Amino acid sequence: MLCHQCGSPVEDDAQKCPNCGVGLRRARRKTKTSAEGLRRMTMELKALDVQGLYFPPGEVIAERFKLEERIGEGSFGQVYRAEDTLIETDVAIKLFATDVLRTPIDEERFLKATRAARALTQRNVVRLHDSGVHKGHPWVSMQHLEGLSLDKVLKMRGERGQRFELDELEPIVQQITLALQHIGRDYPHGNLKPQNIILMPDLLKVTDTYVLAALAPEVFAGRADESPFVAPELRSASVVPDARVDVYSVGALIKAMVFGQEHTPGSYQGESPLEAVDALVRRAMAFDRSERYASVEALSEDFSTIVDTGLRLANAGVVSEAPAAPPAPPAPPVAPPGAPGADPLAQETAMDIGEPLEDDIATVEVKRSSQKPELIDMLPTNEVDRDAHPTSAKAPVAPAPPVAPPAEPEAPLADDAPELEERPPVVPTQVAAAPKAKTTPAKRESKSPAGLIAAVVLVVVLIAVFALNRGGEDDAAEAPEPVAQANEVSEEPQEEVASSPEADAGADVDEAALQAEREAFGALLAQAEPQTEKAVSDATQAAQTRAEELAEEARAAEAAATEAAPAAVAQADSSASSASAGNGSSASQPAQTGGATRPTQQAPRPAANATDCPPGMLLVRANAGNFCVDAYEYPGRGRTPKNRVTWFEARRLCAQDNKRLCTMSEWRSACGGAAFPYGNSYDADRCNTADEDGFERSLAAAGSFAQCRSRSGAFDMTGNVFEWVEEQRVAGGGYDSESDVASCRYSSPKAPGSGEANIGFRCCASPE
Ligand SMILES: Nc1ncnc2c1ncn2[C@@H]1O[C@H](COP(=O)(O)OP(=O)(O)OP(=O)(O)O)[C@@H](O)[C@H]1O
Repeated sequence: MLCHQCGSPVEDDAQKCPNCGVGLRRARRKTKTSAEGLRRMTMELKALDVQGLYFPPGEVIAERFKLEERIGEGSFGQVYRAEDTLIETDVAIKLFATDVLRTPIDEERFLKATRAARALTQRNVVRLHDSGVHKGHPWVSMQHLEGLSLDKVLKMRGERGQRFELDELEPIVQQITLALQHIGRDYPHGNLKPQNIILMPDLLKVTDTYVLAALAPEVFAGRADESPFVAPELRSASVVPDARVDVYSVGALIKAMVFGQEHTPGSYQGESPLEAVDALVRRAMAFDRSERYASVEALSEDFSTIVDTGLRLANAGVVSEAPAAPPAPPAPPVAPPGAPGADPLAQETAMDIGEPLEDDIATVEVKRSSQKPELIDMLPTNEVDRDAHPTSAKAPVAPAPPVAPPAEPEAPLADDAPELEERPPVVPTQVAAAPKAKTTPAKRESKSPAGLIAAVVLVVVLIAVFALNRGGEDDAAEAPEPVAQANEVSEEPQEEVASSPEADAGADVDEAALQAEREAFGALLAQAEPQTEKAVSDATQAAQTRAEELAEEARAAEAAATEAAPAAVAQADSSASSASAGNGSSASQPAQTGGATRPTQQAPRPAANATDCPPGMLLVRANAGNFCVDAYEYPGRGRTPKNRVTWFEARRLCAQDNKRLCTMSEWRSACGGAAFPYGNSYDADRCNTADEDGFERSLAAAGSFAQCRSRSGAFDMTGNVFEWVEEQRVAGGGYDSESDVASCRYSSPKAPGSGEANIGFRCCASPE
């Protein structure tokens, strides 16, 4: 043998190298010992692992699924990774304990429920493939997810003393809601807990959707562990479960993510939004289910309102035992699952969703200056997700053609109108700095003492302004008759929509920070679990794509800035003076500083409180200033929206009517504070979007989908045509979009010269 130190030949039994003197025997013995120890430990671990297995690796189920290693184990059974030998792909197999099937009736129930669950195809629900019984063990096969369970993420964060931020929680709650909505058509989930929520960089999936339905109530009740996430009534076989079991679980999940597992709901004292979340959790987790939210949608909507506005809701979390609070009205009766009237939307009352306290409205200004959604990009609305699922989002993302000559307007209005001299293009407020810009400084500012004092002053001033403006008006939560004249609508009370100058001007700067968040989340996953490598690389890929988009956008903005510079400089004074006069419309106008452009976010303007809108426009009150928005897509009610319109042409046509394109922030405000104009629950039939089966509809006359109306009164904010906004983005989705795009939260950068069949616009204006 050779000396490991100097390579000299040595005798096998030599204790030292004759050349360099290194101790050979000791070194050899040590290596041997550690290798043996490792081998022994591995054997022991394997034996241990195999010990508790229902079946050893290699067992074939249904002549098709070859079991590999166990992924995990819960109160009902074990989950294995397996190979589907038929199609040579990985699947997950959940094998239940034998005693969950006591009689043939139990078996029939299991097979029937799992067969029904195979029809669940919503993207936030783990897809079930097959089911059966193998040697007494009921089983299901399902897609194998390369993700990380929420349980693991919670543990990982818990070890570091970290909690979820509200912003990153929102997409999680929303996607859980979407999943529950889908499965809840037949039965509630009932077993929703962190182990059954699998996170991937751009998507979340819920597992075990069928278990409650598949097992006899006594079996479920007997095995429903003491999990703090399972509603207490499910431990009794005599209680018929309804949607409120999931309300409880979602409340418990929010509690765990925001406050930690040990937190007692209702005991938090601190920042207003967290206090509101605590109250919401308390209501959701009320022992008596009649005191809970009636539906997960209602809870989710309340939660989004808190996150979006930073408000303490008037009645979130009001439960009857709270001595100081007025008694909570009984939750509306919940129809049994599957029964007519079980539609969760139907249960969404104003009381359920809670209404913002008027005197909290002004806090929006401060709250919204902080960075907006982070894991929001796990939502179906996000761009990463679109990249990952190109077929599901029919966004107008065709490569930008060269600037085409404007198409002939279809509307006589536009045809007849005299050509106006084109204004120098307003440079998008955000994009020049987007790739580097981070809004975190704004976040820090909002937490500084000076910021807080300023916020308090602002709150007081804005409360006063708001109270004056609102007078004795009623809340507009109930949608008025859709046929109401638009200019009459402008007299109606309008929803106060969260907004801030920072958010207005920096809406898309946020995109850059979102980007970083995506990557951060990807990195988080990578640290936690090697098996998520693929998922992380997908996320990184998507992030790179998005970064390229942003860079492209920045280049376009720079070019526009160069072009616009001379004229813009000439206009600088008037822009500045109109900004200081509190003109709400100037929120998006860039301030000129020696030829460089930047948003005016440094100088918050007093809220404009003018209220007179031109005919056909609706008044929207926002903290950044009131503004008017067209009630219908251009050219107006009952007309086919002008489509195939470029951004340049859309601006010109608005200018012809003494209007302007809406800013991104205004557009979002007009769309309302929820995910969709009508709330947080998607309804494929409410707006002119792709239908329930994903098939595209066609362009429809503006306003013909009478229920597609936002709280501000605007029709077709989602669906029909994507709408141009000032920032050279398109928003809201078209007749071919699904829930991920036909949303108030969706927007996409778009080359200003491109006009497509599903792109149109509406105008905004400043009230007099
Ligand atoms: N389709 C899947 N792909 C990947 N991992 C999965 C899949 N289904 C479940 N798992 C993981 O397997 C583990 C065990 O799941 P299981 O459903 O048995 O646990 P549980 O939900 O804690 O218990 P139970 O549902 O029996 O009460 C969990 O960590 C879960 O995240």
